[in-house]
Amino acid sequence: MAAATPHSPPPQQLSSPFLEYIRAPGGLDKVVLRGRRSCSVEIRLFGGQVTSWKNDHGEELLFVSSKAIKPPKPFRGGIPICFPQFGTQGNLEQHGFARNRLWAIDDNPPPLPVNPAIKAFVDLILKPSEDDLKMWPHSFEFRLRIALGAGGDLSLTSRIRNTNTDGRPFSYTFAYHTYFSVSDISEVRVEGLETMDYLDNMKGKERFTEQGDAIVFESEVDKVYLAAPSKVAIIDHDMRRTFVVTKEGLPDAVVWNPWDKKAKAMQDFGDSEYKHMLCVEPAAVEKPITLKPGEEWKGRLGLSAVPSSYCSGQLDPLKVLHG
Ligand SMILES: O=P(O)(O)OC[C@H]1O[C@@H](O)[C@H](O)[C@@H](O)[C@@H]1O
Repeated sequence: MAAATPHSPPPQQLSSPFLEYIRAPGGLDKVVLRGRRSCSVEIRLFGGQVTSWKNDHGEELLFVSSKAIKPPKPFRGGIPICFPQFGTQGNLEQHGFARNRLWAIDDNPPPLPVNPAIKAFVDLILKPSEDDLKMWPHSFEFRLRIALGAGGDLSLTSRIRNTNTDGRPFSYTFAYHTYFSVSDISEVRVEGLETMDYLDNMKGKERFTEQGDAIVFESEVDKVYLAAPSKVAIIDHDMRRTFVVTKEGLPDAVVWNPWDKKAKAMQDFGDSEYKHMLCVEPAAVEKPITLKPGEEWKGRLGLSAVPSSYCSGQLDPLKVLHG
């Protein structure tokens, strides 16, 4: 596929103190959202992909591989959008084509009921090309709003509408493939998925039930937790930081760390980078989403990073998870 072409000049909505449009060659145009102090989010038009989320100290909260490569290959890190297919569940390329396409700024999105206090946001849109329609013969409009909240929280809201004129419904699977930056994977715990059923991608997608306490990491993990709770906590002990992941419209949650062997086999991933990342991906995998013509689905990802020196009991993940 030809490398993405430079984007057309940004529409009016981009001239705001909270938002900067940065042009770059090779389809690497990006939008930067700026919040309080050093909070920021960077979004690449290629892939509609968040590639950076910084807190008010300017610390990077998402993992991006030092070996991430340029379009038209997917960018290893940030929050790739997996659509219309998660993984290899279908006849499209792994994780579908949305992450490998040039998205556009949507300068006239349908109204979205959001917190009016949020000023730093951008609306993107993806529609299928002629080539896409040959691979996946369905017309759709995929609108994505990325917003940086006043407290530095990050939210992604996807709205996917079936615009088929031939009366045909379509079904898809989906994930926000979120790469969290962690200090040391062996010091990380995930709360909220204990006792849940999961499909183990390392055991032929066989179904198992998770043990009764927090998930810890000592080897490669590639699991799709089914009907997972709407809130999951990722506790980074060394960093004294807890990521709180909330999801709406997305029943499942994928947890992935490639560990050493697979890390070495990935060209766009450093051999030891598995120690400093964890993917927790709100998703719809087990049960594909089906839309009739005219129907729209909404799926939301909410991310916040809270200080948590857990040992001092300052933040009890269960309180975070269950309010
Ligand atoms: O290398 P990709 O296509 O970005 O996929 C990375 C991983 O993505 C995860 O979501 C899948 O569960 C893994 O099976 C896969 O290896």
